[in-house]
Amino acid sequence: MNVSFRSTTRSLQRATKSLHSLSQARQIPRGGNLRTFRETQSFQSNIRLSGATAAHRSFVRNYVTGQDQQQPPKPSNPQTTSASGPIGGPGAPRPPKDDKLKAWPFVLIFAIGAVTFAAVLDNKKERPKMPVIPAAKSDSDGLPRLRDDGPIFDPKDIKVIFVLGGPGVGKGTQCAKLVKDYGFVHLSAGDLLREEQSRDGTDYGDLIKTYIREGKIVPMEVTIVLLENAMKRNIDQNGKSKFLIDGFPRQMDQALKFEEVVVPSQFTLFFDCDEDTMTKRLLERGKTSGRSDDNMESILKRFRTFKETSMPVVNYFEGQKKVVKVDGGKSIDAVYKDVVSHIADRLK
Ligand SMILES: Nc1ncnc2c1ncn2[C@@H]1O[C@H](COP(=O)(O)OP(=O)(O)OP(=O)(O)O)[C@@H](O)[C@H]1O
Ligand SMILES: O=c1ccn([C@@H]2O[C@H](COP(=O)(O)O)[C@@H](O)[C@H]2O)c(=O)[nH]1
Repeated sequence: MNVSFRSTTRSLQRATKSLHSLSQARQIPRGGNLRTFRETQSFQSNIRLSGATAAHRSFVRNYVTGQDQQQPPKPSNPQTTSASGPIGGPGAPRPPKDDKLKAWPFVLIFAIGAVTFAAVLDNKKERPKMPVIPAAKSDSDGLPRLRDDGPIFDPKDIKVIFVLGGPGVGKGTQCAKLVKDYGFVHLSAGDLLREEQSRDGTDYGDLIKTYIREGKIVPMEVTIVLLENAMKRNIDQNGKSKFLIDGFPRQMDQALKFEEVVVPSQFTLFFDCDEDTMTKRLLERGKTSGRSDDNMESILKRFRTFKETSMPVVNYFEGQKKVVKVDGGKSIDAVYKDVVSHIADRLK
Protein backbone atom coordinates (compact mmCIF):
# COMPACT_ATOMS: atom_id res chain seq x y z
CA MET A 1 0.00 0.00 0.00
CA ASN A 2 2.80 2.32 1.10
CA VAL A 3 4.84 1.48 -1.99
CA SER A 4 1.95 2.06 -4.34
CA PHE A 5 1.18 5.38 -2.63
CA ARG A 6 4.82 6.46 -3.05
CA SER A 7 4.89 5.43 -6.69
CA THR A 8 1.64 7.32 -7.33
CA THR A 9 3.15 10.38 -5.67
CA ARG A 10 6.27 10.04 -7.83
CA SER A 11 4.11 9.70 -10.94
CA LEU A 12 2.17 12.80 -9.91
CA GLN A 13 5.39 14.75 -9.42
CA ARG A 14 6.73 13.58 -12.77
CA ALA A 15 3.44 14.39 -14.50
CA THR A 16 3.35 17.85 -12.97
CA LYS A 17 6.94 18.43 -14.17
CA SER A 18 6.06 17.22 -17.68
CA LEU A 19 2.96 19.39 -17.78
CA HIS A 20 5.08 22.35 -16.71
CA SER A 21 7.73 21.74 -19.41
CA LEU A 22 5.02 21.11 -21.99
CA SER A 23 3.38 24.42 -21.23
CA GLN A 24 6.79 26.10 -21.51
CA ALA A 25 7.53 24.40 -24.80
CA ARG A 26 4.25 25.60 -26.24
CA GLN A 27 5.48 29.15 -25.96
CA ILE A 28 8.23 28.53 -28.54
CA PRO A 29 6.80 29.14 -32.00
CA ARG A 30 7.62 26.53 -34.62
CA GLY A 31 7.11 26.97 -38.35
CA GLY A 32 4.10 24.89 -39.52
CA ASN A 33 6.24 22.03 -40.77
CA LEU A 34 4.53 20.78 -43.85
CA ARG A 35 3.64 24.27 -44.98
CA THR A 36 7.24 25.34 -44.57
CA PHE A 37 8.32 22.28 -46.54
CA ARG A 38 5.90 23.06 -49.33
CA GLU A 39 7.04 26.64 -49.47
CA THR A 40 10.63 25.42 -49.45
CA GLN A 41 9.88 22.99 -52.27
CA SER A 42 8.21 25.56 -54.44
CA PHE A 43 11.04 27.98 -53.73
CA GLN A 44 13.55 25.30 -54.66
CA SER A 45 11.80 24.55 -57.92
CA ASN A 46 12.03 28.22 -58.79
CA ILE A 47 15.80 28.17 -58.48
CA ARG A 48 17.43 27.92 -61.88
CA LEU A 49 21.03 26.89 -62.09
CA SER A 50 22.07 30.09 -63.78
CA GLY A 51 20.49 32.29 -61.14
CA ALA A 52 21.10 30.00 -58.22
CA THR A 53 23.80 32.07 -56.53
CA ALA A 54 22.13 34.57 -54.21
CA ALA A 55 18.82 32.76 -53.94
CA HIS A 56 20.49 29.45 -53.28
CA ARG A 57 22.90 30.93 -50.74
CA SER A 58 20.01 32.49 -48.93
CA PHE A 59 18.06 29.22 -49.10
CA VAL A 60 20.98 27.28 -47.71
CA ARG A 61 21.48 29.85 -44.97
CA ASN A 62 17.85 29.73 -43.95
CA TYR A 63 16.93 26.14 -44.41
CA VAL A 64 20.11 24.12 -44.32
CA THR A 65 22.60 25.69 -41.95
CA GLY A 66 19.88 27.12 -39.77
CA GLN A 67 21.52 30.55 -39.63
CA ASP A 68 19.37 33.65 -39.89
CA GLN A 69 16.73 31.91 -37.86
CA GLN A 70 14.32 33.95 -35.93
CA GLN A 71 15.01 33.79 -32.23
CA PRO A 72 12.01 32.60 -30.29
CA PRO A 73 10.44 35.50 -28.44
CA LYS A 74 11.30 35.73 -24.75
CA PRO A 75 8.50 34.33 -22.61
CA SER A 76 6.46 37.00 -20.93
CA ASN A 77 7.20 37.68 -17.28
CA PRO A 78 6.74 34.36 -15.55
CA GLN A 79 6.12 35.92 -12.15
CA THR A 80 2.57 36.78 -12.93
CA THR A 81 0.75 38.33 -10.03
CA SER A 82 -2.92 38.99 -9.78
CA ALA A 83 -4.11 42.54 -9.57
CA SER A 84 -5.45 41.95 -6.10
CA GLY A 85 -2.09 40.78 -4.68
CA PRO A 86 -0.67 37.28 -4.07
CA ILE A 87 -3.24 34.55 -3.96
CA GLY A 88 -3.90 33.38 -0.41
CA GLY A 89 -2.05 36.33 1.16
CA PRO A 90 -2.91 37.56 4.65
CA GLY A 91 -5.66 39.87 3.46
CA ALA A 92 -7.25 37.41 1.05
CA PRO A 93 -10.81 36.33 1.83
CA ARG A 94 -11.04 32.77 3.19
CA PRO A 95 -13.27 30.35 1.26
CA PRO A 96 -16.18 28.81 3.14
CA LYS A 97 -15.23 25.45 4.73
CA ASP A 98 -17.40 23.10 2.61
CA ASP A 99 -15.69 24.33 -0.61
CA LYS A 100 -12.95 21.85 0.30
CA LEU A 101 -15.52 19.08 0.07
CA LYS A 102 -16.68 20.25 -3.35
CA ALA A 103 -13.11 20.28 -4.67
CA TRP A 104 -12.39 16.59 -4.15
CA PRO A 105 -13.88 15.33 -7.49
CA PHE A 106 -11.56 17.73 -9.36
CA VAL A 107 -8.56 16.58 -7.34
CA LEU A 108 -9.46 12.97 -8.10
CA ILE A 109 -9.88 13.65 -11.84
CA PHE A 110 -6.57 15.51 -11.93
CA ALA A 111 -4.82 12.66 -10.08
CA ILE A 112 -6.18 10.00 -12.44
CA GLY A 113 -5.24 12.13 -15.47
CA ALA A 114 -1.76 12.79 -14.14
CA VAL A 115 -1.09 9.13 -13.35
CA THR A 116 -2.27 8.08 -16.82
CA PHE A 117 -0.11 10.78 -18.43
CA ALA A 118 2.94 9.66 -16.44
CA ALA A 119 2.31 6.05 -17.47
CA VAL A 120 2.18 7.09 -21.14
CA LEU A 121 5.47 8.97 -20.74
CA ASP A 122 7.09 5.95 -19.06
CA ASN A 123 5.93 3.69 -21.86
CA LYS A 124 7.37 6.04 -24.49
CA LYS A 125 10.71 6.17 -22.67
CA GLU A 126 11.02 2.38 -22.74
CA ARG A 127 10.63 2.09 -26.52
CA PRO A 128 14.07 1.81 -28.12
CA LYS A 129 14.83 4.50 -30.68
CA MET A 130 17.31 3.72 -33.41
CA PRO A 131 19.61 6.70 -34.02
CA VAL A 132 18.82 6.84 -37.72
CA ILE A 133 18.27 10.58 -37.90
CA PRO A 134 20.25 12.47 -35.26
CA ALA A 135 18.62 14.79 -32.78
CA ALA A 136 20.40 17.89 -34.10
CA LYS A 137 17.66 19.80 -35.83
CA SER A 138 17.24 23.25 -37.18
CA ASP A 139 14.99 25.18 -34.81
CA SER A 140 13.08 26.88 -37.58
CA ASP A 141 11.69 24.02 -39.63
CA GLY A 142 12.26 20.84 -37.62
CA LEU A 143 14.44 19.28 -40.33
CA PRO A 144 17.78 17.62 -39.55
CA ARG A 145 20.58 20.13 -39.67
CA LEU A 146 23.29 19.37 -42.22
CA ARG A 147 26.94 20.10 -41.62
CA ASP A 148 28.50 22.81 -43.75
CA ASP A 149 32.18 21.98 -43.30
CA GLY A 150 32.95 20.29 -46.60
CA PRO A 151 32.69 16.69 -47.80
CA ILE A 152 32.93 14.05 -45.09
CA PHE A 153 34.54 11.48 -47.43
CA ASP A 154 37.45 11.70 -49.84
CA PRO A 155 36.48 10.65 -53.40
CA LYS A 156 39.84 8.88 -53.65
CA ASP A 157 38.67 6.45 -50.96
CA ILE A 158 34.91 6.39 -51.32
CA LYS A 159 33.36 5.89 -54.76
CA VAL A 160 29.79 6.93 -55.42
CA ILE A 161 27.84 6.26 -58.60
CA PHE A 162 24.41 7.89 -58.83
CA VAL A 163 21.76 5.76 -60.56
CA LEU A 164 18.93 7.72 -62.14
CA GLY A 165 16.05 7.12 -64.53
CA GLY A 166 12.26 7.32 -64.56
CA PRO A 167 10.07 5.45 -62.09
CA GLY A 168 10.08 1.72 -62.87
CA VAL A 169 12.85 1.93 -65.45
CA GLY A 170 14.74 -0.86 -63.66
CA LYS A 171 17.28 0.98 -61.48
CA GLY A 172 16.89 -1.36 -58.52
CA THR A 173 16.98 -4.45 -60.74
CA GLN A 174 20.25 -3.43 -62.38
CA CYS A 175 21.81 -2.33 -59.07
CA ALA A 176 21.13 -5.78 -57.59
CA LYS A 177 23.07 -7.37 -60.46
CA LEU A 178 26.01 -4.96 -60.03
CA VAL A 179 26.11 -5.71 -56.30
CA LYS A 180 26.32 -9.45 -57.01
CA ASP A 181 29.06 -9.17 -59.61
CA TYR A 182 31.12 -6.21 -58.41
CA GLY A 183 30.62 -5.90 -54.63
CA PHE A 184 28.95 -2.50 -54.57
CA VAL A 185 26.76 -1.42 -51.68
CA HIS A 186 23.33 -0.59 -53.06
CA LEU A 187 21.60 2.28 -51.27
CA SER A 188 18.14 3.10 -52.58
CA ALA A 189 17.03 6.53 -51.38
CA GLY A 190 13.38 5.44 -51.76
CA ASP A 191 13.97 2.32 -49.63
CA LEU A 192 15.73 4.33 -46.92
CA LEU A 193 12.84 6.79 -46.84
CA ARG A 194 10.25 3.98 -46.63
CA GLU A 195 12.24 2.38 -43.80
CA GLU A 196 12.43 5.67 -41.93
CA GLN A 197 8.73 6.24 -42.53
CA SER A 198 7.81 3.06 -40.66
CA ARG A 199 10.50 3.29 -37.97
CA ASP A 200 9.11 3.43 -34.47
CA GLY A 201 9.73 6.86 -32.97
CA THR A 202 10.56 8.74 -36.16
CA ASP A 203 9.59 12.40 -36.43
CA TYR A 204 9.32 12.18 -40.20
CA GLY A 205 6.81 9.35 -40.80
CA ASP A 206 3.85 11.45 -41.86
CA LEU A 207 5.98 13.83 -43.87
CA ILE A 208 7.62 11.02 -45.87
CA LYS A 209 4.32 9.22 -46.38
CA THR A 210 2.69 12.30 -47.87
CA TYR A 211 5.59 13.14 -50.17
CA ILE A 212 5.88 9.58 -51.49
CA ARG A 213 2.17 9.23 -52.19
CA GLU A 214 2.19 12.57 -54.01
CA GLY A 215 5.32 11.61 -55.97
CA LYS A 216 7.15 14.66 -54.58
CA ILE A 217 10.70 14.98 -53.35
CA VAL A 218 11.13 14.78 -49.58
CA PRO A 219 13.17 17.76 -48.24
CA MET A 220 16.82 16.99 -48.94
CA GLU A 221 17.95 17.25 -45.31
CA VAL A 222 16.09 14.06 -44.42
CA THR A 223 17.33 12.02 -47.40
CA ILE A 224 20.95 13.20 -47.18
CA VAL A 225 21.17 12.33 -43.47
CA LEU A 226 19.73 8.87 -44.16
CA LEU A 227 22.22 8.28 -46.97
CA GLU A 228 25.19 9.60 -45.03
CA ASN A 229 24.35 7.41 -42.02
CA ALA A 230 23.91 4.32 -44.21
CA MET A 231 27.26 5.00 -45.89
CA LYS A 232 29.02 5.48 -42.55
CA ARG A 233 27.58 2.20 -41.24
CA ASN A 234 28.79 0.29 -44.30
CA ILE A 235 32.23 1.87 -44.19
CA ASP A 236 32.75 1.45 -40.43
CA GLN A 237 31.20 -1.96 -39.96
CA ASN A 238 31.87 -3.70 -43.28
CA GLY A 239 34.84 -1.82 -44.70
CA LYS A 240 32.88 -1.02 -47.88
CA SER A 241 33.92 1.79 -50.19
CA LYS A 242 31.87 1.49 -53.42
CA PHE A 243 28.30 2.75 -53.41
CA LEU A 244 25.48 2.73 -55.92
CA ILE A 245 23.09 5.46 -54.84
CA ASP A 246 19.82 4.59 -56.52
CA GLY A 247 17.06 7.12 -57.17
CA PHE A 248 19.12 10.05 -55.92
CA PRO A 249 19.74 12.95 -56.46
CA ARG A 250 16.31 13.70 -57.83
CA GLN A 251 16.40 17.46 -57.39
CA MET A 252 19.16 20.04 -57.97
CA ASP A 253 19.48 21.06 -54.32
CA GLN A 254 20.11 17.41 -53.36
CA ALA A 255 22.80 17.03 -56.01
CA LEU A 256 24.66 20.17 -54.97
CA LYS A 257 24.38 19.57 -51.23
CA PHE A 258 25.31 15.88 -51.32
CA GLU A 259 28.46 16.56 -53.30
CA GLU A 260 29.28 19.46 -51.00
CA VAL A 261 28.87 17.72 -47.64
CA VAL A 262 29.16 13.97 -48.32
CA VAL A 263 31.33 13.22 -51.36
CA PRO A 264 31.49 14.18 -55.04
CA SER A 265 30.12 11.41 -57.30
CA GLN A 266 32.22 9.57 -59.88
CA PHE A 267 29.46 9.65 -62.50
CA THR A 268 25.73 9.07 -63.03
CA LEU A 269 24.34 5.91 -64.61
CA PHE A 270 21.16 7.04 -66.36
CA PHE A 271 18.53 4.62 -67.66
CA ASP A 272 16.33 5.96 -70.42
CA CYS A 273 12.92 4.48 -71.31
CA ASP A 274 9.48 5.49 -72.62
CA GLU A 275 6.63 6.10 -70.19
CA ASP A 276 4.37 3.33 -71.56
CA THR A 277 6.96 0.67 -70.81
CA MET A 278 7.63 2.08 -67.34
CA THR A 279 3.88 2.28 -66.60
CA LYS A 280 3.37 -1.39 -67.53
CA ARG A 281 6.28 -2.43 -65.29
CA LEU A 282 5.07 -0.36 -62.36
CA LEU A 283 1.47 -1.59 -62.59
CA GLU A 284 2.73 -5.16 -62.75
CA ARG A 285 5.00 -4.56 -59.74
CA GLY A 286 2.09 -2.87 -57.94
CA LYS A 287 0.19 -6.19 -57.84
CA THR A 288 2.59 -7.43 -55.15
CA SER A 289 4.83 -4.56 -54.02
CA GLY A 290 2.47 -3.08 -51.43
CA ARG A 291 3.88 0.35 -52.35
CA SER A 292 1.51 3.27 -51.87
CA ASP A 293 2.77 4.88 -55.09
CA ASP A 294 2.49 1.95 -57.53
CA ASN A 295 -0.95 3.03 -58.74
CA MET A 296 -1.97 5.03 -61.80
CA GLU A 297 -2.66 8.27 -59.92
CA SER A 298 0.74 8.33 -58.17
CA ILE A 299 2.58 7.06 -61.25
CA LEU A 300 1.41 10.06 -63.29
CA LYS A 301 2.56 12.42 -60.56
CA ARG A 302 5.95 10.64 -60.36
CA PHE A 303 6.45 10.98 -64.14
CA ARG A 304 5.75 14.67 -63.87
CA THR A 305 8.20 15.14 -60.99
CA PHE A 306 10.78 13.13 -62.89
CA LYS A 307 10.53 15.31 -66.01
CA GLU A 308 10.32 18.65 -64.24
CA THR A 309 12.60 18.11 -61.24
CA SER A 310 14.91 15.15 -61.84
CA MET A 311 15.82 15.58 -65.52
CA PRO A 312 17.54 18.91 -64.74
CA VAL A 313 19.90 16.93 -62.49
CA VAL A 314 20.76 14.54 -65.34
CA ASN A 315 21.33 17.54 -67.62
CA TYR A 316 23.51 19.20 -65.00
CA PHE A 317 25.81 16.17 -64.75
CA GLU A 318 25.68 15.75 -68.54
CA GLY A 319 27.12 19.27 -68.74
CA GLN A 320 30.05 18.01 -66.67
CA LYS A 321 30.46 14.94 -68.95
CA LYS A 322 29.57 12.73 -66.02
CA VAL A 323 26.58 10.78 -67.42
CA VAL A 324 26.59 7.25 -68.83
CA LYS A 325 23.29 6.71 -70.65
CA VAL A 326 21.86 3.21 -71.14
CA ASP A 327 18.67 2.12 -72.91
CA GLY A 328 16.45 0.72 -70.14
CA GLY A 329 13.72 -0.47 -72.51
CA LYS A 330 15.35 -3.81 -73.35
CA SER A 331 15.17 -7.08 -71.42
CA ILE A 332 16.81 -7.21 -67.99
CA ASP A 333 19.81 -9.16 -69.24
CA ALA A 334 20.25 -7.03 -72.37
CA VAL A 335 20.22 -3.86 -70.26
CA TYR A 336 22.78 -5.33 -67.89
CA LYS A 337 25.05 -6.32 -70.76
CA ASP A 338 24.99 -2.71 -71.95
CA VAL A 339 25.67 -1.43 -68.44
CA VAL A 340 28.73 -3.60 -68.01
CA SER A 341 30.10 -2.82 -71.45
CA HIS A 342 29.60 0.96 -70.91
CA ILE A 343 31.27 1.14 -67.53
CA ALA A 344 33.53 -1.94 -67.40
CA ASP A 345 36.68 0.13 -66.99
CA ARG A 346 35.19 2.00 -64.02
CA LEU A 347 33.82 -1.00 -62.12
CA LYS A 348 37.04 -2.26 -60.55
N1 LIG B 1 14.46 -4.55 -68.32
C1 LIG B 1 13.33 -4.94 -67.76
N2 LIG B 1 12.38 -5.57 -68.47
C2 LIG B 1 11.20 -5.93 -67.90
N3 LIG B 1 10.88 -5.72 -66.59
C3 LIG B 1 11.79 -5.10 -65.84
C4 LIG B 1 13.05 -4.67 -66.38
N4 LIG B 1 13.74 -4.10 -65.39
C5 LIG B 1 12.96 -4.15 -64.30
N5 LIG B 1 11.80 -4.75 -64.55
C6 LIG B 1 10.68 -4.94 -63.65
O1 LIG B 1 10.03 -3.67 -63.55
C7 LIG B 1 9.68 -3.38 -62.21
C8 LIG B 1 10.41 -2.10 -61.80
O2 LIG B 1 11.79 -2.37 -61.69
P1 LIG B 1 12.68 -1.72 -60.58
O3 LIG B 1 12.02 -1.85 -59.26
O4 LIG B 1 14.04 -2.26 -60.73
O5 LIG B 1 12.60 -0.22 -61.07
P2 LIG B 1 13.10 1.13 -60.39
O6 LIG B 1 13.60 1.98 -61.47
O7 LIG B 1 14.01 0.81 -59.28
O8 LIG B 1 11.72 1.66 -59.83
P3 LIG B 1 11.43 2.81 -58.78
O9 LIG B 1 12.07 4.03 -59.26
O10 LIG B 1 9.96 2.91 -58.78
O11 LIG B 1 11.95 2.33 -57.49
C9 LIG B 1 10.06 -4.59 -61.40
O12 LIG B 1 8.93 -5.37 -61.21
C10 LIG B 1 11.12 -5.30 -62.24
O13 LIG B 1 11.10 -6.69 -62.05
O1 LIG C 1 15.88 11.27 -53.10
C1 LIG C 1 14.71 10.87 -53.05
C2 LIG C 1 14.30 9.61 -53.47
C3 LIG C 1 12.98 9.24 -53.38
N1 LIG C 1 12.08 10.11 -52.87
C4 LIG C 1 10.65 9.73 -52.74
O2 LIG C 1 10.50 8.32 -52.71
C5 LIG C 1 9.63 7.92 -53.76
C6 LIG C 1 9.97 6.54 -54.21
O3 LIG C 1 11.30 6.48 -54.68
P1 LIG C 1 11.80 5.20 -55.53
O4 LIG C 1 13.19 5.51 -55.95
O5 LIG C 1 10.87 5.09 -56.68
O6 LIG C 1 11.74 4.03 -54.62
C7 LIG C 1 9.77 9.02 -54.80
O7 LIG C 1 8.69 9.10 -55.69
C8 LIG C 1 9.83 10.24 -53.91
O8 LIG C 1 8.58 10.61 -53.42
C9 LIG C 1 12.47 11.35 -52.46
O9 LIG C 1 11.65 12.14 -52.01
N2 LIG C 1 13.78 11.71 -52.55
